[in-house]
Amino acid sequence: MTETEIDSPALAPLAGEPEGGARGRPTAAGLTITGMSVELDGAVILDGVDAEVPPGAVTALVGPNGSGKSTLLRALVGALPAGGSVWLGGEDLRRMPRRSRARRLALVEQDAGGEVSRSVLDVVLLGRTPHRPRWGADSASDLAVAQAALARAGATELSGRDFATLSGGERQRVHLSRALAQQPEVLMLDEPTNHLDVAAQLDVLGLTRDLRGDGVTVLAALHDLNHAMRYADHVVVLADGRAVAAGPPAEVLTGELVSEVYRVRASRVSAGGRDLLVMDPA
Ligand SMILES: Nc1ncnc2c1ncn2[C@@H]1O[C@H](COP(=O)(O)OP(=O)(O)OP(=O)(O)O)[C@@H](O)[C@H]1O
Repeated sequence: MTETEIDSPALAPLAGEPEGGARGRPTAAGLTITGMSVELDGAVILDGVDAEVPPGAVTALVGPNGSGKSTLLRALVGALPAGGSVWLGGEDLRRMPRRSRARRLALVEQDAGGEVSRSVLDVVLLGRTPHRPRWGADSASDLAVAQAALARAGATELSGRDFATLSGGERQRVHLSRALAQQPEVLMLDEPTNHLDVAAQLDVLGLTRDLRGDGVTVLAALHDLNHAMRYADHVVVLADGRAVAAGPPAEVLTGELVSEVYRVRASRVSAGGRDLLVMDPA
């Protein structure tokens, strides 16, 4: 994963952030997306997406391959030109200067590259870029935030390593650390469990839920619908570049909807005290 961008006037400090960095209990901000459209090389990729991303909650963005999940996330951070409007709390995101936007929204992209030889700590410190003066060096506070972010993502032991030598799962944690060091109000994750073993997947998904207590709004593109059922408070279903359903996962991710959207045979079963989706080829 890579990250991109959030000015967090009331963002809680990460665990371990120095006293001076504390900014009090945060008020979370949500996103209201209206009529978002993206055209790439003459092809309509997003076709008027309307979606709410509730504040201080985990929202799962689900949908088949090619439905537009990554495109939506990239458009939200301003990495792609898009039509429509996006409001972050009471502010028009599209009118926000890029640097301000980068202090408020962070994106960890799917399978981001990273062959460049650079220490892990330096990669994580990149997350501080929108917070420091344009030509300023990293301060002691930046360093403390980066180290706290590494700890939170379970990547402290990687801090002295060369990023280029890390495994896919290790890189994933470093990219997550970089996004956390950005101290965003909205953290967007594109397939955050890619490359991670089962325990690490549960760690990262658990972390997304913990972040709610810090006033962070999470929007995560997920392929595993059972992860969405278990970890998300809200789900937005994309199909063919449109949002076709949204709401609490247990209500939205019915066997019927999943069968139709993914073209599989899906049903819900109860196991171990929870509802699970079971899928077979159509
Ligand atoms: N530059 C481009 N020109 C034309 N089509 C593009 C371009 N970039 C992406 N697309 C298409 O846009 C569609 C949506 O892609 P996107 O990566 O947003 O889907 P996704 O839902 O994230 O898919 P996946 O689950 O496979 O990651 C795909 O059909 C893709 O091929």
